[in-house]
Amino acid sequence: MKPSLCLVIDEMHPNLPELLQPLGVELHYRPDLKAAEVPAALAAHPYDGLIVRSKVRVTAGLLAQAPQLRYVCRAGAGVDNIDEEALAAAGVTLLNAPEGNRDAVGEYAVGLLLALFRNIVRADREVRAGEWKREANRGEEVGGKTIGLLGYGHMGKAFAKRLQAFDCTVLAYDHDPACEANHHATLVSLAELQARAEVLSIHVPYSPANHHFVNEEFLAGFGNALWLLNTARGEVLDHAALVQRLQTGQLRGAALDVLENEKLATLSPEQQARFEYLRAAPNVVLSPHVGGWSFQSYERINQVLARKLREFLVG
Ligand SMILES: NC(=O)c1ccc[n+]([C@@H]2O[C@H](COP(=O)([O-])OP(=O)(O)OC[C@H]3O[C@@H](n4cnc5c(N)ncnc54)[C@H](O)[C@@H]3O)[C@@H](O)[C@H]2O)c1
Ligand SMILES: O=C(O)[C@H](O)COP(=O)(O)O
Repeated sequence: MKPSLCLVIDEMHPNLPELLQPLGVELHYRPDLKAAEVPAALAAHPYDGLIVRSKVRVTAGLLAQAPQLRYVCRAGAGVDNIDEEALAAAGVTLLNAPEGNRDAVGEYAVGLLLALFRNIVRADREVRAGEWKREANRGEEVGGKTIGLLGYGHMGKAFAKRLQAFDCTVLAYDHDPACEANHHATLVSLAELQARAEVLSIHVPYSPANHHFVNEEFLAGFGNALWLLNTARGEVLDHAALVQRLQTGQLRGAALDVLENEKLATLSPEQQARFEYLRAAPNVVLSPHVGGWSFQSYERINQVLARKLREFLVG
């Protein structure tokens, strides 16, 4: 195996060296780097590998700093911060690790669904405030509901698998005709998903083509007033349509692990107004992009990357 010199710019589980050292990979572990410092750091040594989470966008400009680069590892699932065309043009291989955090996301989506249906977060806040409101917290059961998954890849499948424990119908729409079906969900057309779903759970990646894919027109195509879950990326969902539909009751509630702008200190006035609505809404559950973050996934992501890197370096 050819030795490899690899720059790591984001924080990783400490199992990384013991997993990659047997592959002949020497790591320069620099999670301390600020985004603006990454290009110079990449140019400073003859790196043939780069391991990132989401600190930087990997663009043609960044790749130009390391003409000898052979691979980029995305320690996670989403590759929306990586210009895949630029990598292909530069002959650089991209490896990601959705197998490492799909179980975390699948479980978390169940948690969000239950929190939303049974008012768990709101009820907790009320009891802590000394309020004992039983009737206002009467909830919905998952049993009997039709859950619609938008995107049936690693994350959609992980959620569908866990929904088998509930007596519900799981439908999935995926635009890839080669999408592998399994018995955890029925693959349907978008029109059928829109006609039947009572809950819409977003599992498509962000890309320019998916920018605001779930918008007013898309949501208006549904036959039922929906509950909405988003554990994918905030930018897939048009938050203006989200807020407007929550305000009018056309959406029954929403659980959002991801937001249109997750840097809360940098919200535009419009984003701030929408955020103020969401944070005050009793039928909204919010979390800080932690669906894929568990102690287990933190370790497993590196194990998945090590397996894929072994195949790449040996093959
Ligand atoms: N909240 C978190 O912590 C967390 C963790 C992991 C992943 N994610 C997000 O989940 C996304 C999905 O991850 P994945 O591993 O399941 O990806 P994946 O590539 O395995 O699956 C995505 C599926 O969506 C389909 N798709 C894409 N655009 C579509 C569209 N417009 N209409 C219908 N189908 C479409 C694709 O064909 C694919 O099958 C990631 O890109 C990431 O943004 C979030
Ligand atoms: O895509 C993912 O794996 C998750 O959204 C986590 O992303 P992060 O590593 O950028 O936190």
